[in-house]
Amino acid sequence: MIRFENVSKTYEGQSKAALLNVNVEIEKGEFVFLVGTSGSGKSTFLRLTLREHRTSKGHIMVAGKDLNRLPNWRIPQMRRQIGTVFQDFRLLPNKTVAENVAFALQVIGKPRAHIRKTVPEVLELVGLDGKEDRMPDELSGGEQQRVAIARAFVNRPMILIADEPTGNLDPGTSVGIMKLLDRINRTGTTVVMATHDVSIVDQMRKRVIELENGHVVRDESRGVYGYQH
Ligand SMILES: Nc1ncnc2c1ncn2[C@@H]1O[C@H](COP(=O)(O)OP(=O)(O)OP(=O)(O)O)[C@@H](O)[C@H]1O
Repeated sequence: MIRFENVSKTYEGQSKAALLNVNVEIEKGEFVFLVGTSGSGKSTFLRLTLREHRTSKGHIMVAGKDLNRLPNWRIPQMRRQIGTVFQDFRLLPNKTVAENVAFALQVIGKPRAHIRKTVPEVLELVGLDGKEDRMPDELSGGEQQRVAIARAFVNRPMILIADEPTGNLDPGTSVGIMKLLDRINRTGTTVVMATHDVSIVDQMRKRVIELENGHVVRDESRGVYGYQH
């Protein structure tokens, strides 16, 4: 589903590579944690997968497409297959919960009848039924993240990318968010999540890829956050 072939990325004006000779293959339906200290290259890995940046060297294949060869006009279509969730939720503050989720479908031209049917279904899936008419600032952080996940998932993307989705949440709330991401993964969506959350990674026992100075230094199928001693 996602393949990095000898990928290096050096940002403009930088002498040090943010990623160096990265080779990673992520299969359809996998759940992968991306870990590593601050600056190790996790966000760069995710941004390259979304083609927010181009590689300096090497190739990235997403769903069989070589991102280097993708013309700019096809990028929006490619990104529709990838849902994104961030630490800071990024909801539209002047829209209700239901409108935030519906908006993701409106912008890609889905018919009104489809939107009316799908939005309540996905809000129920994320545990927000009954809260569809609230504004984002009337929700807890965990609830706001559920809205963001509903919005990312409402189009049933093949891949869900999550950059520190529990970074602003307390441990109990984080567990709930992880259960939700796990449930989404079980529907067949490939999930790639960058995180510093030790206890979440240790509890979930999923594949762990560790980056250090832009290199992959560990790739374990049922890993923990740190090295096992
Ligand atoms: N837009 C940019 N321009 C120049 N350098 C950048 C840019 N984005 C990231 N970098 C550099 O690339 C390296 C990797 O950064 P990246 O954001 O990928 O790390 P990270 O592992 O996601 O860190 P964090 O855990 O703090 O989010 C760092 O040295 C960073 O300073």
